[in-house]
Amino acid sequence: MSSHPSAPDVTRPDAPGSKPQASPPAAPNASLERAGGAASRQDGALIRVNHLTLDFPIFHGGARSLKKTLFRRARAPLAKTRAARTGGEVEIDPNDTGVVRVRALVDVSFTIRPGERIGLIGHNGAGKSTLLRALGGIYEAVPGMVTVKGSVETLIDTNSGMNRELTGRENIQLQARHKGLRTAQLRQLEKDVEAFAQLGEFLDLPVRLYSSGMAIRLGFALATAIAPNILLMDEWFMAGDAKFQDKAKDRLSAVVEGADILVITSHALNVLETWCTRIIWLESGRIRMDGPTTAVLDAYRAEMETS
Ligand SMILES: Nc1ncnc2c1ncn2[C@@H]1O[C@H](COP(=O)(O)OP(=O)(O)OP(=O)(O)O)[C@@H](O)[C@H]1O
Repeated sequence: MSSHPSAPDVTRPDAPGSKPQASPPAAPNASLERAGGAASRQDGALIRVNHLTLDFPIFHGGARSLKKTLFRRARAPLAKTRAARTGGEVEIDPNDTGVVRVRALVDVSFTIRPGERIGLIGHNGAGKSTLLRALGGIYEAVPGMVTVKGSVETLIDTNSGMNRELTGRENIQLQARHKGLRTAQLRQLEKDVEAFAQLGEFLDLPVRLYSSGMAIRLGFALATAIAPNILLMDEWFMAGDAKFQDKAKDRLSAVVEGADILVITSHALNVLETWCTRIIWLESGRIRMDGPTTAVLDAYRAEMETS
């Protein structure tokens, strides 16, 4: 599971007010493009990431002791072994000495074309979820850094796009309207989600009353009801009870096969082996390796064994 499967937006409970800041690209490029629903297979879905750097400024009470540690480290840098890596680089923002920042992504560039199934791997805090969120538009990048063409569906947070004060059914209707569905399509969507999520009378109760597993059922059923061009997925879908997982896997396989592009983050290497054609290995926010599934997973496993 991701370390923050239920975080609904850019802020974390442990870092109030913390919003990511994308740094300007090293080389300027095309402007930010998010053409939801526009691309057909003929047009070709596309993801292009161009020198993406993403920082989280940290403001919290413990920052003083943290700064002391950072100054000490700057004077006598410790050789940090790769095996010991957790999280992005923590440093004092050179442009604002009052602020400590976590560099979640550093100068990340790649292009994903139709037919590619990408797996994101790396240690805890390597930047996988942050990258997924940047691709999904949850974190806004500086124009030119992230170009996404095609309709995008994100299986990232169970609560994303969900109004917890509304009932499950009202949320279905809200999302249908957001997607521009006509009345007949809306009815079809409602029927499909109701049958798959099997929430019974809870579908007509506010989402805030749902357990996390129930919220996953609704979020998953909704997100997989309409096949997108591009599917961005965190490994949270592995949650839920065993019976739901089996159902979810079958439905997900169909959506994955139907999508032009898949990007999935997971620590389950066997899942990635089954679904992915290419793996991007992140390490402290940077791309360590990007290539065919077998080559990258072999290198990753070899590193895990020696570290
Ligand atoms: N909202 C936030 N505020 C502050 N720092 C954040 C926030 N979100 C992520 N980070 C930091 O960014 C870095 C990358 O985190 P991210 O969640 O992308 O890692 P990950 O590779 O998905 O990790 P995991 O495998 O543990 O889920 C970490 O150092 C994390 O502490």
